[in-house]
Amino acid sequence: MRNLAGCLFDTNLLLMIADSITNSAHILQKPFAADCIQASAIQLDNLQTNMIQNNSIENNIIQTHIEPIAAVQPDIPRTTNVQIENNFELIASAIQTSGFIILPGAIQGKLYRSLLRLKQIIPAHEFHAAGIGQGEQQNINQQIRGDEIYWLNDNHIHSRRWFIWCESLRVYLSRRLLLGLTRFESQLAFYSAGAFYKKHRDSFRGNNNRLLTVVTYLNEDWQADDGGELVLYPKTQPPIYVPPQSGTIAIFLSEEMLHEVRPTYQSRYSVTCWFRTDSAVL
Ligand SMILES: O=C(O)CCC(=O)C(=O)O
Ligand SMILES: [Fe+2]
Repeated sequence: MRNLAGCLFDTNLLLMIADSITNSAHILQKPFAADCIQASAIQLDNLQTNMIQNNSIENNIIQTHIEPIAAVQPDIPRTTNVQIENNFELIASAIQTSGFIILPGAIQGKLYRSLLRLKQIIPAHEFHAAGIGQGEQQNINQQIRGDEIYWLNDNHIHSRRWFIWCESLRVYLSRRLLLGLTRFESQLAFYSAGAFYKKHRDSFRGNNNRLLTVVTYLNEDWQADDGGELVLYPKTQPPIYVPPQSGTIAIFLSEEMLHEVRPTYQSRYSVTCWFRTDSAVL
């Protein structure tokens, strides 16, 4: 039985956000600044080569992504609240219009380094085989998913940065799209070579409490032949292949979006955050 309570967001973090613009300003430090245009363009190229032919979808993703990059002035020393809100607005409008968005290179700076540290400091024995289903019905089936997971909480400096970012996004999206997002839970997942996660949805049948999935990746120098792509299957569009390259974020509606993780040929780390609409499990 996983400990959801350990993943709950507490009011202290809300206060931290409110109290400290300095703290929140680094959350999305220069996420779309000029120095990441190049990297993003390369990642988008990779994305394109891996995608099934459909120019309109590819253009859609690229357009949605490139616009705000070009709009940011390179000499702005650090991310302002306005910039953070612009990026959150980009996510909100994409979720509203298409139910998903892929943002290569979106997680950078201190936030990204904190997530990398987390991956390094959590000992292997603290990860456990991921289950399928929920609560009592949860069981482990390696034919469906082979990853190992570690539930995150906010009691470490490195996870706290991520939790602040997730909480800021939760508050923004919930208000902007009237989603009633009450809380989130987050896990670090490790896929060893050969592991995969077959097609699934993140919201369990008869229980639509997980509304939005946010996944980011911690895999530097991911190569096209390393496998491990996240594949999204939008209902009305061809599949979208997302290489699990460092800093990429994929956001989609948990109940709607069928998706899978293709077999990986390298160690693969992802951090997932689910925004929920139910109240806390105590
Ligand atoms: O790691 C990923 O790309 C997605 C993982 C996933 O779908 C899940 O944990 O539900
Ligand atoms: Fe999933």
